[in-house]
Amino acid sequence: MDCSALNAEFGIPDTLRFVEGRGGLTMIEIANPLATATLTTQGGQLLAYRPRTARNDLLFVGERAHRTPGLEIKGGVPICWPWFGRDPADPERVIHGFARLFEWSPTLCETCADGSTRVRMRLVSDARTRSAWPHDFALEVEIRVGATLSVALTTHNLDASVLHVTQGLHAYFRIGDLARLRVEGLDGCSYLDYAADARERVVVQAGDLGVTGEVNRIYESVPSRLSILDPGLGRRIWIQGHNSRTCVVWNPWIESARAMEDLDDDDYRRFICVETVNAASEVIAIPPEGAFTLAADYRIEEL
Ligand SMILES: O=P(O)(O)OC[C@H]1O[C@@H](O)[C@H](O)[C@@H](O)[C@@H]1O
Repeated sequence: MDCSALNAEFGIPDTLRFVEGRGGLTMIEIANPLATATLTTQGGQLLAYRPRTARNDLLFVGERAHRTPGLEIKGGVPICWPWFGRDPADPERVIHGFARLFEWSPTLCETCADGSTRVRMRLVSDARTRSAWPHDFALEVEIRVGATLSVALTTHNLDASVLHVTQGLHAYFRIGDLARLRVEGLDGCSYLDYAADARERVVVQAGDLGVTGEVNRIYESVPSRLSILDPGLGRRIWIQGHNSRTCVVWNPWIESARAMEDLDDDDYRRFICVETVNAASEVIAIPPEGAFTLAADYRIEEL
């Protein structure tokens, strides 16, 4: 994308600018009195967010993550859409849908009354998306960067038939100490276990979740508010989901991390994904002319 044209239309002096990043990706850099953040127009993806009061960034992006237009970027908050995980209609297709692989168009960048910065980007169906998924839609993400962070993903159905989607805000949270980490709020929720040796068993969570091996789970009927206690970075991350009853918790652990070309062998110690999703049995049906918004608010509490 042409950054000077984007800056002329959407730039905000001293606060928001478009720059060409590594590999030619178009980046949006935000620095306001409340926080800093980095987004890319590929996939409408947030890559970094740090409130001025926080010691560390909220998010993890691996050094080996792809920075090539058209390849998924492992880190930040990838948008998984219109299917989450494997496409039920064709398991051979790309995992987590195509939305994160395409260029999105900025439609709004503005400063809000409280000093936060709001960015909207859109992906609208065209010949390329129709060859991947034969439906008409407009997908919009709104990211608000302030003392807290909000990400809202809205699907507008422009098709003549009902759209069925699964989707997710696949947040990669930066962490300091995997051994002492706890995911809080899932006690009593049942989950489908997709870890390599688990064979999709259904299990009920007892107490908080600690990570002592590969974790790859879809939790069902989750409360809207979850948290991650990370004594390593001395903080708790609060996640407030909206319109989501399922949550994916993922850490690849040693072997799976080694097998991923876009992760360092040690990266599994540096992040945990706690994903606000509509997945498994939570398939969203959107009628013609209808819309559906999946959203999450994130807050860092320094301890
Ligand atoms: O596509 P990415 O960003 O590499 O993430 C892959 C992982 O995403 C998680 O959501 C899945 O539960 C894992 O099974 C999968 O391996």
